[in-house]
Amino acid sequence: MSEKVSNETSDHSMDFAVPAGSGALAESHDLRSILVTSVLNLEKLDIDLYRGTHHWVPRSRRLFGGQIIGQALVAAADSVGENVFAHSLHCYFVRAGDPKVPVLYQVERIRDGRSFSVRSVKAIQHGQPILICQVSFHRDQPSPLQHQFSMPSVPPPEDLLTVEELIQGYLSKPDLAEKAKQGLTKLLADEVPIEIKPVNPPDIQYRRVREPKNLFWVRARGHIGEGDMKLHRCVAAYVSDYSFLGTTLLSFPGQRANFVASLDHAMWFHNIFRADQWMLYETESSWAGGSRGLVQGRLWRRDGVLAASCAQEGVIRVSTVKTDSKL
Ligand SMILES: CCCCCC/C=C\CCCCCCCC(=O)SCCNC(=O)CCNC(=O)[C@H](O)C(C)(C)COP(=O)(O)OP(=O)(O)OC[C@H]1O[C@@H](n2cnc3c(N)ncnc32)[C@H](O)[C@@H]1OP(=O)(O)O
Repeated sequence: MSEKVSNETSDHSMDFAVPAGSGALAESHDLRSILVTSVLNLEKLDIDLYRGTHHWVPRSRRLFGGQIIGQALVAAADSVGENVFAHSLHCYFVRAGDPKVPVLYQVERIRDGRSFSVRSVKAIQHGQPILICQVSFHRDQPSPLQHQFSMPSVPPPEDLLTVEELIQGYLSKPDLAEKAKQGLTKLLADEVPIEIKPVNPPDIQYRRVREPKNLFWVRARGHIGEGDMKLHRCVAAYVSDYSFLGTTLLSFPGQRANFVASLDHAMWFHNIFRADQWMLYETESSWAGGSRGLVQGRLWRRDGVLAASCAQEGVIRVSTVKTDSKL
């Protein structure tokens, strides 16, 4: 891959930054992103058969959807040529992933054409599918037909606080309720291999109703580099499922979700990008109802190029809580 992504003001001192509370990540001082050294580094068992292990598991104790999609994409991408890139994927999460056992990825080569190749991937645990995923790959083809929306104008990531810094700020508030303190402390201890800088940090104390729209800078922790540009799409697949469905809940600060799970996930990749450099994730929920919510997202390179679009529907079951609660 000869095309290079414009270099951002590279602050890879951030690679050394100790993520607050994240034990293993902090201790390793590893410059390379754990996403590429571990999570997306699948073991090849046979032709078109792979095994993936887990890194961070959400508090729900079901496997993180982004991890399963990212791994499925790694498996699918291994069966196409070097200069053939995924342009879209469509997945259904059909069963909860079990964090106690690895996941097998079985790739089926559906079709290889001159321009497009299609793969179907089944992620399997205990002999049953947990995810079914179709991925389409496209050989790069120039076109005079081009357009895209404009990236929203937001402060640069250097001017914003990380989620960890925001949480430290919330925790220093003397009137924070004990339950909130416990929840935030747990969140701080999570070893999520993603760095996030929200543009409009949530007001956790007064929980104002917001439009179901969110903007945050996001990137993989650690360095990935330009050796394998296909890998950045797999990392983006991982990243895109984190803090996505939550957009639906922004308009309902009085509701606490007691069951949230992504049902499906779709992505379209438009341009080359590096997922270890800051990207703006613009998310919005166009609809919620019937215990489900729909979200759409756009991942922008910081130079304003639209890198990818995403969509997801999830199941959201809520129980009403008082709006003046301090979490
Ligand atoms: C700005 C930056 C801020 C950063 C801060 C962010 C902080 C945290 C971010 C965390 C991010 C986490 C990301 C989470 C997203 C995910 O990864 S979700 C994981 C991926 N998706 C899945 O695992 C879903 C897999 N699919 C399924 O599990 C099933 O398909 C399904 C459960 C969706 C299907 O459900 P169903 O057909 O109903 O199956 P059942 O087996 O029958 O039921 C399952 C349980 O649901 C209960 N249930 C069913 N129907 C109802 C109902 N109508 N009402 C209430 N409850 C119902 C059912 O009883 C089962 O419950 P139990 O398991 O028995 O308890």
